[in-house]
Amino acid sequence: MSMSTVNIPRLDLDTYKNGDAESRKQFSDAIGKAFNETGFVTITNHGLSKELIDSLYTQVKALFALPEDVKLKYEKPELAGQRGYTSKGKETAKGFKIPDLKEFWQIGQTVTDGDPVKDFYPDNVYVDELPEFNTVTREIYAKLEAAGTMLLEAIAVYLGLPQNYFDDKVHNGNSILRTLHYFPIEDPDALAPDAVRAGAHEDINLITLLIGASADGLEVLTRENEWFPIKAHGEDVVVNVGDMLQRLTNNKLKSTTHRVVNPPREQMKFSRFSVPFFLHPKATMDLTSLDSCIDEQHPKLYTDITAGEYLDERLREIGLKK
Ligand SMILES: O=C(O)CCC(=O)C(=O)O
Ligand SMILES: [Fe+2]
Repeated sequence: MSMSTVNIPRLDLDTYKNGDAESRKQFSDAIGKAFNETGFVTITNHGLSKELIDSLYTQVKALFALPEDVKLKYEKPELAGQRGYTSKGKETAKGFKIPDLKEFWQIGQTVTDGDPVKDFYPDNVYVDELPEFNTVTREIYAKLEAAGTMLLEAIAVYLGLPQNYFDDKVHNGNSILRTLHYFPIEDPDALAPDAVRAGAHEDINLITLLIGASADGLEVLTRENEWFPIKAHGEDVVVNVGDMLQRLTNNKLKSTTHRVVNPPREQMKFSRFSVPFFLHPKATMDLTSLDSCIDEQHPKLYTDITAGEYLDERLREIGLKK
């Protein structure tokens, strides 16, 4: 076996939030270096208490335990799965033929009436049967949005940009909170040989903050082309770079390929839950690569595109948008 090591630092967000200039600088350097090398960090003191995360999971489990016909009333193909329920077999990782072994529910941005972006965001879908699901996911959304915005400030500093570079671009952005259920496999023999919980993919957005990576299964592809398991401590949140940030930085920050593998056969009958928050900017953000990330050694790799155009292209590729 080769020595494929992946350095995934554990960073304390409180040292950035409440630290002095020196600690903030160290935090920026550490997250920037990790995003340049492997695209992943784990974060403690992210602002979500254990009680909040526990009540999130209680609600997520209750949601997916609802009868199939109840869940299906909340499926909105016309919204490309961007709000409400997406049933089994709908999302296929780019380049794969067999859909992922999962079902999910997505919650989007809420802005006040009269806000200029209000018309661009479909209303959220509320679960009539579980009022608390709606309130807890809304709270989680707001807290992860705040943590993510702070992380982007630290990244802006690493990139030599003004600390507030991303602030107006992500304010009222098109972020998505996805609650995921990798359902039990009752008959592993009936499974297509290449059917997996989540096929190898890169995330579309700027950064992803993931709750629930304390359960086995998440793996990242190393530079040596080997799969390496990621396991977060307890309530830590895993944060990774998505394709929009990779594009903006002309590959200086890496949107690393990852996947969720199936458990060993004897554990196939158990569910796995996770909750990623895909932090998106507003559709108008220009993803043209930064001049500071282009030079002779790093020629410009991408065409210029806005976040909105890019998202549409990607949703078509994964089968959610027709
Ligand atoms: O469930 C996980 O641990 C990861 C999910 C994921 O990568 C995704 O939904 O993009
Ligand atoms: Fe992902």
